[in-house]
Amino acid sequence: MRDIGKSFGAITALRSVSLAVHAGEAIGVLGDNGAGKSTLMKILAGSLQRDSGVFEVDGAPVAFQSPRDSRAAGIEMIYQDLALCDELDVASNFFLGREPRRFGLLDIARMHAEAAKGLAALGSRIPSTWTDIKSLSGGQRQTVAIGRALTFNPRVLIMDEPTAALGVREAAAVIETIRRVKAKGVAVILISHRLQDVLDVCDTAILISEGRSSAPFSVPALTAADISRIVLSGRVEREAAVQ
Ligand SMILES: Nc1ncnc2c1ncn2[C@@H]1O[C@H](COP(=O)(O)OP(=O)(O)OP(=O)(O)O)[C@@H](O)[C@H]1O
Repeated sequence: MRDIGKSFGAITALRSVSLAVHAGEAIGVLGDNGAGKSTLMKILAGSLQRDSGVFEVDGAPVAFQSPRDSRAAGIEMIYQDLALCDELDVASNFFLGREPRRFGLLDIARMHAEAAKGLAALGSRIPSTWTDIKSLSGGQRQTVAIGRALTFNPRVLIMDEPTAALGVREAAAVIETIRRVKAKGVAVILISHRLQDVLDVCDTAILISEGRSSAPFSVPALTAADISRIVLSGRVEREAAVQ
């Protein structure tokens, strides 16, 4: 995404934001409340249209008119509310509206087998795919949302504040899950207020401030103090913008 701009009437949410993400890497998107992070991600996920800027997948320009277009290009977004059905079990949530069928009937056995396989690949400790979502912890729900997103075989997975509502231990488990997603070759975009998340799992990060993005910075090359200084300063240097 290059020089993306977006206004809502008189409010300019994004002036010029650039972001590049590569297979198997995670990029952190940092910024204050109202900085424009969600707007940027909704544009990427096809639920909002940009006003200006260039958007490319594998070097080819694309324009997403809807979330369906974005999904077809291999981009999945997990929203903060996770969009899971509390009253349904884990396996049903994996396939909401796309349940496998056999002879016209729901293939329950296959649903559970595939959900169990998906969870195991994420190192999940959810004991059974028959468990209702409502009895899972926040971290376990997040794992189900990630597992469900992976059933679409995305190339890019956007996660909006995945650890916001979690305690330290659960947040660490979700970060471990994100590592596994990266190891599958999926590119991860992580919106997070928690600097620790970015330090733990991101390869690069950008700061969005007043509708502009910073140049991407390498996370392993910086200390936590360096990064918090960048975030606190809210200063966005444009000189070394994303290639
Ligand atoms: N649909 C909308 N209509 C009008 N203004 C909007 C709309 N969506 C976002 N905005 C405005 O655009 C700006 C950026 O909002 P956005 O939600 O993208 O920020 P954010 O960085 O995700 O914030 P937070 O961390 O609080 O979620 C804000 O000023 C917000 O009020």
